[in-house]
Amino acid sequence: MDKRISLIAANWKMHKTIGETVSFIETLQKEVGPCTDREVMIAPPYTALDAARKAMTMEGYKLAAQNFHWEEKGAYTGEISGPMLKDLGCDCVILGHSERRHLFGETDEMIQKKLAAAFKFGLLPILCVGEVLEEREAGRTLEVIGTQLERAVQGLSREESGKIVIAYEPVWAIGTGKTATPGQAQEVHLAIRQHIAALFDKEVANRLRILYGGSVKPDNVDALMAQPDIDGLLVGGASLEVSSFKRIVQYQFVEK
Ligand SMILES: O=C[C@H](O)COP(=O)(O)O
Repeated sequence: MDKRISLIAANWKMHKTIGETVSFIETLQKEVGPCTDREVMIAPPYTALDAARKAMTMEGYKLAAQNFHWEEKGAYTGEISGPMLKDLGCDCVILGHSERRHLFGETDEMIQKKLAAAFKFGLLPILCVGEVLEEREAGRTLEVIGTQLERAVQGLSREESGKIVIAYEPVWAIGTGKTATPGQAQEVHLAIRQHIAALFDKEVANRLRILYGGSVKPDNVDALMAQPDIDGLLVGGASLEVSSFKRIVQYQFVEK
């Protein structure tokens, strides 16, 4: 199996001013130091991207936006484009987060356009997928995620598909304190890898990094990261305090 470098990502959602962002990043880097065996990604709000870029001075830290529009420019009031994010020094962009899907009506079709645009404009996409509680209870988890994946990757080349980062975020576990058990998360991560192998091939699937997100905390990080198909984490609430995010970044490494 290819070696996949882990990615620990912070999605700050609509939290933190410029000053709070700079102070957080400076403190985190001071306490954690450069990262060579894992990557740390921070997605502040748009308003703090520039300051965050300037504050990131150490190896292994990456900057992400939480969303963008697929067009390069045009009459799209309130939207931000890929070239604008590149201009600010962004490395990555989060796409199809469940809050974007459920609160702002993003469809699979919009997410597919965003995924293609991320490659066009040189941003690493982090594609979020996940089922709601009723879907899990109806035994439809793998079907729902399979459909989200198939629709999102439509039109991508084999090479592009191997570069995507996928974040599995069960909607019922986001911000609720209910985490998927390591076993539940592993089952879905393995299914995602198998699904990508069927859509493309095994080599692409083995290269793919799959993150888990949903109430990740210092006390469940090690068990989640010990699972063979969990390659990283997308952290919301617990990424807002340096002390908890630092512990998550410094998860206990297990050879897989
Ligand atoms: O993007 C992050 C996820 O929505 C998880 O959020 P949470 O860690 O607050 O549950």
